[in-house]
Amino acid sequence: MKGFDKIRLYGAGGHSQIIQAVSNQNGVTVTAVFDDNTSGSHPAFKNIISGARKNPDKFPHTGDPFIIAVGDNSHRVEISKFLKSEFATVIHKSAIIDPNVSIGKGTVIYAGAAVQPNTIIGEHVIINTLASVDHDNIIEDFVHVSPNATLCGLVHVGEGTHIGAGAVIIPKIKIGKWCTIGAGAVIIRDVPDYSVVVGNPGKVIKTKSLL
Ligand SMILES: CC(=O)SCCNC(=O)CCNC(=O)[C@H](O)C(C)(C)COP(=O)(O)OP(=O)(O)OC[C@H]1O[C@@H](n2cnc3c(N)ncnc32)[C@H](O)[C@@H]1OP(=O)(O)O
Repeated sequence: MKGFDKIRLYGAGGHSQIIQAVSNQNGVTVTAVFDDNTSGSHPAFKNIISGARKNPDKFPHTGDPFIIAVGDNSHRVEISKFLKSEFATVIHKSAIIDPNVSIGKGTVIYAGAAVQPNTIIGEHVIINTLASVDHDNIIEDFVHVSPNATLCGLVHVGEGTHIGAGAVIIPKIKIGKWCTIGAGAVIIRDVPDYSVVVGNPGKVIKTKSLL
């Protein structure tokens, strides 16, 4: 995996603040922070380049690689379509990543997370603080695995799905694309695309309209 010593962030909210902190701890310099507007920005950021997508022709696509530093999965998709830039990966130095793990560009992995052998993680994925992703998982692009979530072995998570904080997914489960798994849910059966699932055992409470 290619290492970077400088990155740029697209997004200046709470999630971006964590990426800046992880970068600092890893000795990586954040050289610029962009956002569409500053209304939802975190006080940690002093110099935000706003209105970034209003002038696409003038946007500095070339330069230090980007992380799309936005927690909302569909928002990351939109921004990835705009940016014609190289993407970095940011992995906290305390994360335990088996060497036999594949990690896509733009993905971030936070403090204390563990990822076990033969797992494949896609692009622009968030593996949040203390998440446990065990062996032979497939995590597709734009997924967010929230803090303390546990994915047992051979789990497959479809594109854009959000696994809530502390959720547990038992082995061999397939979760569809653009699902939301509620905080603390225990998933013991496969989950169809676009489902919102809560509880133990997890039950579908609604199906989202197609994106
Ligand atoms: C660092 C970070 O912050 S990372 C971000 C981590 N974020 C999370 O983990 C949030 C995950 N989101 C949730 O758990 C949400 O509650 C959701 C998405 C599952 C549901 O949200 P909404 O669609 O707004 O549903 P709503 O709040 O209306 O609840 C619908 C019903 O499900 C129940 N419910 C909602 N969430 C849960 C949950 N996690 N577990 C059990 N029941 C739940 C509600 O009590 C309600 O039940 P009722 O109809 O009997 O009153």
